[in-house]
Amino acid sequence: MSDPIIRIEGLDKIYAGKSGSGKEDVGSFQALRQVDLSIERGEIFALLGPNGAGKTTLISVVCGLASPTRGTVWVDGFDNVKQYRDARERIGLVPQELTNEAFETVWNTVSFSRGLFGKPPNPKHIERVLKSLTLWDKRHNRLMTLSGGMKRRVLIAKALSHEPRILFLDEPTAGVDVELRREMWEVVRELRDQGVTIILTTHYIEEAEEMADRIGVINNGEVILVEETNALIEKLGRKQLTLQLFDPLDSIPDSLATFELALSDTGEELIYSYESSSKQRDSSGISTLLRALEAAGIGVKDLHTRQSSLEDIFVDLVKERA
Ligand SMILES: Nc1ncnc2c1ncn2[C@@H]1O[C@H](COP(=O)(O)OP(=O)(O)OP(=O)(O)O)[C@@H](O)[C@H]1O
Repeated sequence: MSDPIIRIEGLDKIYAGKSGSGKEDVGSFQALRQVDLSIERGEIFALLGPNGAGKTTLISVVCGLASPTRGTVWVDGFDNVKQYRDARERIGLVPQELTNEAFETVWNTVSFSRGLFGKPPNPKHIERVLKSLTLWDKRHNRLMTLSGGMKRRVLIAKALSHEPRILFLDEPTAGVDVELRREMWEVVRELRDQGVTIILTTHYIEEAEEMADRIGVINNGEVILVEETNALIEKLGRKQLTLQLFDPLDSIPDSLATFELALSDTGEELIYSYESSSKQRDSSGISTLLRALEAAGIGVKDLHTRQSSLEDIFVDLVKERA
């Protein structure tokens, strides 16, 4: 963790308050606030945040599509404003929207993208990219004849056409079905295995949890947390023990007041929340609780535990900051 491929320091982005016509002042809007972030070589980094959090803005600034108001971004050592071309050439961007040229063939559209970066043609590279994305058999097809999944893969192929070291995927699986989502995850993992650093944005927590080595949470333009995925789940995760009772309770007896308990609406279930971090994996809390229940004459029919997911963690974090 010492040689980041992307370094972002003190980044602010304020959109000027002009209406579409540019005449009317509609008030400026700060979309990024003092963002400091480093992306390590070869990792998959997920930027997780609700709608409007600033994910696309952050990507746009790093990719040089939007200018920073303050702060600096280095891409593989190059300042992305002062050394724009060197920085940009290292980046591939898969945008959120499917904007493909319907009548163009797969081969032409991907080759053309490479040309946009001023790179000389390299049919071998294009062949490699298309094969790795299982698009080779479709290379002579017009884009309009492809399935949704294939069209998404064409976007990735275009982004990889100029041999970037870093790939940004903006909401790669927004609105796609579960099967396609899994297929996209597989493609992304393979790219990482080939040495490409991946930064993806998502508001699907499952996606971040499944894919990312590290997760950054962004809310209201602020990066509020950056953590290794496993550590995040471990550190902030809580477990819940649900106890199904023989006889429903009206309220939680005073003798159980020391435990963090909640009663279900029907009174048939007691829900006990406790820390699940490794330091506190001592489950004595549970046996003490069970003894206390017995002493209070409360019979337990069944029980099960549940690890709180990143979803709960995320909701809590965003709530805390609201
Ligand atoms: N060109 C613009 N001019 C003014 N405000 C903008 C502009 N682009 C984005 N914003 C505002 O900046 C904030 C962040 O938008 P952004 O698109 O970065 O969010 P996001 O996290 O990518 O959201 P989503 O998950 O919905 O794509 C939003 O409040 C948005 O309205």
